[in-house]
Amino acid sequence: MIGQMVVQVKSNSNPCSKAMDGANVLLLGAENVGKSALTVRFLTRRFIGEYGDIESIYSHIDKIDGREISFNIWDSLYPQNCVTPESISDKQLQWADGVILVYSICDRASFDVVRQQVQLIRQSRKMSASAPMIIVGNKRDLQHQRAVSSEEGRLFALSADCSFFEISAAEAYHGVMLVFHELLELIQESRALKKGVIGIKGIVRTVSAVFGKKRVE
Ligand SMILES: Nc1nc2c(ncn2[C@@H]2O[C@H](COP(=O)(O)OP(=O)(O)OP(=O)(O)O)[C@@H](O)[C@H]2O)c(=O)[nH]1
Repeated sequence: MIGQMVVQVKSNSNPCSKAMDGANVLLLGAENVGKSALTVRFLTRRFIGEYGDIESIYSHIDKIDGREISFNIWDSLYPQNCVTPESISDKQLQWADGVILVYSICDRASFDVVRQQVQLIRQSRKMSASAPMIIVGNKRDLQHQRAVSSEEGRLFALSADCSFFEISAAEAYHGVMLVFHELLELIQESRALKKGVIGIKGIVRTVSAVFGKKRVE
């Protein structure tokens, strides 16, 4: 269970505090889908192959459009072979400003886990029902082992009001970067909406969502 796992806090980040100008990002998904690979790719731009089994929270300052943004990234461990309400802790949901749910395109069971986790989060009162979520199909380089089509992933994301990406953490940094930057943008829009301020991009997104044409990558 998550409560019994070691949580490493790096760079003096406090897992219970919200970032001032940035975002707390929670990575979820089944085991072996590449959550750590995505995190390490974003932090270091590298793919190192093997990552171990330690649950960690990383702090990372990124420069986006000349502004410094602080990311706190919780790389979770998937605790069980089946999803139960306990598999995502209240603490994780209260902490997170946005969630990245990762499955492997070669592993149908991992796609099912993401579907169940999206449902659990949407039903949870610990996180806002409109909290930004991105669904990521990882291991796109393994086309010959594909078990979940892009279309299926995209359609599910659309139905769950989530953004969608298919990437390969092994092959490239760019796709991984786009995932984190998109989530940051969604988090900032969601904050602006709560304050009653919304930019042009936010208006386009809202209008698109209302007319069923929400942008899905
Ligand atoms: N081919 C390929 N392998 C990948 C990719 N991303 C991760 N892997 C491999 O998949 C395995 C699992 O990656 P991890 O990042 O440890 O997966 P995880 O989801 O953090 O796994 P847990 O720690 O068990 O929760 C490792 O052997 C990685 O090298 C990818 O995009 N393509």
